Amino acid sequence: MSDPLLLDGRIVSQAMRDEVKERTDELKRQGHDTCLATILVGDDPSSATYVKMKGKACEKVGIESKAVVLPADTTQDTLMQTIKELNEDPKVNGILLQHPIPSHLDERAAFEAIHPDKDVDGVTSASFGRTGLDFGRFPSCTPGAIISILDYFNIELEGKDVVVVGRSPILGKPVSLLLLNRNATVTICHSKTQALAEKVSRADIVVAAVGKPEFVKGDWIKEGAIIVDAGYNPGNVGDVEYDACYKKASAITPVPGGVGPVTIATLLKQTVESAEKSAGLLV
Ligand SMILES: Nc1nc(=O)c2c([nH]1)NC[C@@H]1CN(c3ccc(C(=O)N[C@@H](CCC(=O)O)C(=O)O)cc3)C=[N+]21
Repeated sequence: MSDPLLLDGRIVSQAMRDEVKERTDELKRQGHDTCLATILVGDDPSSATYVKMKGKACEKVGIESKAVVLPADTTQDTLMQTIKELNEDPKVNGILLQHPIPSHLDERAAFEAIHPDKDVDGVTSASFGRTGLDFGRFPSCTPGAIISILDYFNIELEGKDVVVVGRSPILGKPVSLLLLNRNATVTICHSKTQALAEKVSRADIVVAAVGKPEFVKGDWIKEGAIIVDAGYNPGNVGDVEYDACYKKASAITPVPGGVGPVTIATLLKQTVESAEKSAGLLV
């Protein structure tokens, strides 16, 4: 087979960032700043890196970032109070609580405390419900990014057999809903799925979202399938066995340079959208 089309996330991300910059500039002309608050709990080095990357990305497109760092032994009360203050701060347009947080804390309760209008990261049950109903904002960022990549490269979803491997609350489950909303036929596979390889081998499009390095094998893939790798394992290794999958695919996202950069661009886009809404430019 000929080489697959590389679904280059850096190109998609740049196009999205350029648009965000124009929108923050327009808001500024009208006297409105745009601000994203990030909350990092504890000292996990890769979470700290991601939060730093998000802060830098904000700066480049004219979004102010307000970084809140809480120690690893933070109490649930302190975390909830922090979120409450950011909900009430009129300068803050979006709130991102970096996942995962230390295990003594209740992450779901913390996510739920984020006001849905400021949930630019799409982690609340309100956002999840809206994603499912295809109504209002905001989908979680990585699922939104996956759809943006497929759209950018004009990949048709209607009627396609899509297999999503993984069912996490902010990735596998919501991306399945977004794909369903686009009239794909979606199969969601997970750790208890039987005959996984056989199911994946029927897919026109495979979305790998398991969080296990090189979990999806090349010999599971149908010749000519499209592969989206949403994995971000240590060492920049994705969730698919890249070289073997590359040989089978008609299109594939690389890691790095695929879904990751578009995830950040989606966060920026959703933040400016929230700012436009509070400035009265959107309903
Ligand atoms: N509440 C929450 N929302 C998230 O969206 C969220 C999160 N928690 N926790 C962690 C994951 C991870 N994540 C990534 C974002 C960008 C890259 C990215 O841009 N990666 C670069 C490589 C970066 C490098 O060089 O290390 C790339 O793929 O090209 C990766 C991973 C967002 N996450």
